[in-house]
Amino acid sequence: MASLATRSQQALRSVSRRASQIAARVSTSPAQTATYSLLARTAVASAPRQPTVQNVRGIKTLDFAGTKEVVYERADWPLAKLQDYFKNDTLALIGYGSQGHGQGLNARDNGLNVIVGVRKDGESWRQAQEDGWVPGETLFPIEEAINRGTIIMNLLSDAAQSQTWPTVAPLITKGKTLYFSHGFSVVYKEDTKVIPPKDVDVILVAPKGSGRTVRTLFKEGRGINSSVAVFQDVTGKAMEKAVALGVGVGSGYMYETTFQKEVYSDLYGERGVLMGGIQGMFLAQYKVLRANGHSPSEAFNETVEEATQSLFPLIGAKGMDYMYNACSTTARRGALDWAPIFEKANAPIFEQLYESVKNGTETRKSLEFNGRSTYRTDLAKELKEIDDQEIWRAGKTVRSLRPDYKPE
Ligand SMILES: NC(=O)C1=CN([C@@H]2O[C@H](COP(=O)(O)OP(=O)(O)OC[C@H]3O[C@@H](n4cnc5c(N)ncnc54)[C@H](OP(=O)(O)O)[C@@H]3O)[C@@H](O)[C@H]2O)C=CC1
Ligand SMILES: CC[C@](O)(C(C)=O)C(=O)O
Ligand SMILES: [Mg+2]
Ligand SMILES: [Mg+2]
Repeated sequence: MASLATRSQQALRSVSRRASQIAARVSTSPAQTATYSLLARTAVASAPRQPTVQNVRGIKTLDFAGTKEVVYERADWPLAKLQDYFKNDTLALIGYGSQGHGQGLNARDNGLNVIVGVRKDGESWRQAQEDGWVPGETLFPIEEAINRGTIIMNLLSDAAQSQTWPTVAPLITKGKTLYFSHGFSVVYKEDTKVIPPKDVDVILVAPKGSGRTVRTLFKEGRGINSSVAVFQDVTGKAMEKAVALGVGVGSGYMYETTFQKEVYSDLYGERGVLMGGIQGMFLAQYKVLRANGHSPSEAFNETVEEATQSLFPLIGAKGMDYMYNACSTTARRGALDWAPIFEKANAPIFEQLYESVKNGTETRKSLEFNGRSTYRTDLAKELKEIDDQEIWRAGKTVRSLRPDYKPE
């Protein structure tokens, strides 16, 4: 356990050293060196254009395209300091879905005292045991885990947070800390009825990525970007605690926000470009290719495989213009012409989506659907329908030809 964390620290130090070497080649001022170090450790491969670091220790105010924002970093929380900070705490992680898995295992590997609370004999109980949580020692029914914990990390599904609140709320006693990974429950309180007790700190660490990625990035010695926020600060230490927990669960950099901004942007993004939007775009493009006589493999390769295996990673590494420059002048000309057309066509849909998030429509739909006792099978049925679509069946064969293919 400790060795993994030590390896993480070593990896960070090595990237920092590399960053200093790069900085030495391209600049001479200490501020620039610090800037390069910070960005390199975020694994941004390209040289920054002109970011500015206001403070080089502790909180950093960085210039994001002309707007100054606060960022916290893992480097300020070496493992020994982190473990000392939480030496008297028990992190009671309630719920063991994607985030419970990622955050729980990372915090455990960081040497923190973590227990898991889920309903007994459900799917999560089984999965938690598979990951080495032991009934009666580190795995408990929800209420018992909350009673044993000092920091209550509510990682139940957002619908379940609302459903269980009447039994959970009285257990969140003075001195405990209430932690969420989404602003959902407290922001939409009219619908969820989640109103935290007045005498506890209420904080948020929302990893900006799947719990699976929270885990893999941690194991690679990197860290996920997370949003951090404070809803209620009783002790005066709420933000510090949020940042320390963010590090504990595997964040590399933490961006300050509010509960409301986090939940609005998150619900919007996942329904938009991150999931719903991209799924719709892929399918629409694929169907037109098929309707015009292209084979399934050609339609899939030109729509999904090239996007995920070649072009999107280029955007991720060094930005949109870098991806453009890596493509033919023919492609560049055409894509530059069509981008504004897509933007114009999509803008009203994004406006409609944001409004639906803001007025609580998305929240109410989620509470109703995911609050059903059949939520797992109902979701699985719809996902099976996607899996059965020709585009994704074709994709399986395309992926099976990859040299590193492992049966799915
Ligand atoms: N998934 C992700 O990567 C991200 C999630 N988040 C946020 O993190 C939180 C957790 O999300 P995620 O990890 O995806 O978990 P899920 O939304 O998949 O929720 C799963 C957990 O909720 C439990 N649960 C569901 N219904 C009930 C119920 N009625 N009573 C008791 N337990 C129930 C499940 O237990 P059981 O197996 O017994 O049904 C399981 O442990 C949410 O606030 C989410 O918005 C934030 C960032 C990314
Ligand atoms: C994009 C989906 C997400 O918001 C996430 C992985 O960040 C979620 O709720 O799972
Ligand atoms: Mg989300
Ligand atoms: Mg998200």
